[in-house]
Amino acid sequence: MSELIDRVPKQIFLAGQWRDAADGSRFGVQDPGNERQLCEVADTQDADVREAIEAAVAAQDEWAATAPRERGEILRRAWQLMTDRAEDTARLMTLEMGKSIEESKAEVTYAAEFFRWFSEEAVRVDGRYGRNPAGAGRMLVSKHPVGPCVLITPWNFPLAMGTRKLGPAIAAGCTMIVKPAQLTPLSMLNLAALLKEAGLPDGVLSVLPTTSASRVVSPALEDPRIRKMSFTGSTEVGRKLVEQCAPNLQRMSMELGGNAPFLVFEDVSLDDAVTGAVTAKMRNNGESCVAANRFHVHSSIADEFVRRLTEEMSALKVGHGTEDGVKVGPLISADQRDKVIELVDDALARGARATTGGKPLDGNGFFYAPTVLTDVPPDARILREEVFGPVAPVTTFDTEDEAVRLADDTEFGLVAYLFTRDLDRAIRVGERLSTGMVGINTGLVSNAAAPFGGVKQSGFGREGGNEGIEEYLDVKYMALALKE
Ligand SMILES: O=CCCC(=O)O
Repeated sequence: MSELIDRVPKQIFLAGQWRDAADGSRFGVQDPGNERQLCEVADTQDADVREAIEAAVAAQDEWAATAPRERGEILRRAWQLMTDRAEDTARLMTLEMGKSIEESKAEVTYAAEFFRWFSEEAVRVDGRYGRNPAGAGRMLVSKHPVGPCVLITPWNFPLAMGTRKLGPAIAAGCTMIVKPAQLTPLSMLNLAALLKEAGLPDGVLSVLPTTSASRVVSPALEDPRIRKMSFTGSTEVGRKLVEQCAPNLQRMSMELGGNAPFLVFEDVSLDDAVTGAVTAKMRNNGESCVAANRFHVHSSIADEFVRRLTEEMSALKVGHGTEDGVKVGPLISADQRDKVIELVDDALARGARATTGGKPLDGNGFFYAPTVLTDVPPDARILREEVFGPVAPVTTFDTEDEAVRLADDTEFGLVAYLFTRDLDRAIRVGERLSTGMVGINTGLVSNAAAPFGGVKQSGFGREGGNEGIEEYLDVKYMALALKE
């Protein structure tokens, strides 16, 4: 294991070169499974940020002028390298983030897929040519890289949330400054090394690990030459970043918090619904913005659904992510576990009942038992706040209208899941729900080929799919007079 950590460069990746922080300062990275320090990483300082901004600006025009095929080939090689090294990359991720090896491997595949997808999109940026309505001239519409970008990535998917931003930025021809999460910088530093190996030219990318997000992000957003910011994280932080982008009107993509409802109608196959529920809840330890946050089940099948879900959840092996057979690793930090404890205790105090779990696990590491809560009252905080942990609160409904009302009774609008065998109802309800994404008879919507993103307080912009690259492109229209 320590060999894996030793291989990761623990410096700043500044415009293609590895460097210590300007003043030599470093910060510790912890293993959440045993609260031990794994290593130290360079802590970016003001002077480093200034250099990264200048480098991103200086490299922009030349990078934008490279052939799309060339950028696509870099992404394709990066996909291949990630795929070849999936095992080690997954182990590294488990060490710094905690999730099981199985989950980390799934993330590596998912992350690599964004590179493959955007390697194919790089050569498909289109435009149009047409007569103007008066017939007297022509209209030429083309797309161009938006310019240097600041990309801010979270700790929960330290690789995939990076490739989902870097992939389209590279495909479009934008230079990038990446600020990885303080808790999980290693996966991103590893990715920077891999991209260099895949042929990404020096100057195009800087990765700035830091203990102070504002030290990196604020000067970049205050600089009008930086033209785009993409953020995955909490709604609270997202709002502040929107304010920071206002003076220079940088383009923004905001992938923010969720509070996903999971609707189970009375006609389902309970086997399928419970399998989907476990996936939607427990992927990534429940530490995901698309994790099902609350289960609304038709009252005629609720008892049986709870019984089966309890059986499945209590059978999940909890432990250090690197151990064999472990399905649920530690949560990322003491703070994150405290939040889970607080929300579950609040629900229990208001009358909910835990049919399994309901408490943290003793010993080292930030472990919390997979939990099912039933009889959850409408005023329980857990129905309104994103729990980001392995807890499934269940409530009931009697009619389709009530199900939709409950599902939409939230400020968030990222994803909803619904299970029914009635196709008409699936489409009808799916279209009514106020979310950017809907999973129909599946607990997993994430896919590099699909537009991922939310509405309401879950943000705006789409990542992945054909839509993903558009976030990194500006549209130019040229009016052409024509003497006919
Ligand atoms: O946590 C946010 C993203 C999760 C995903 O892409 O599946």
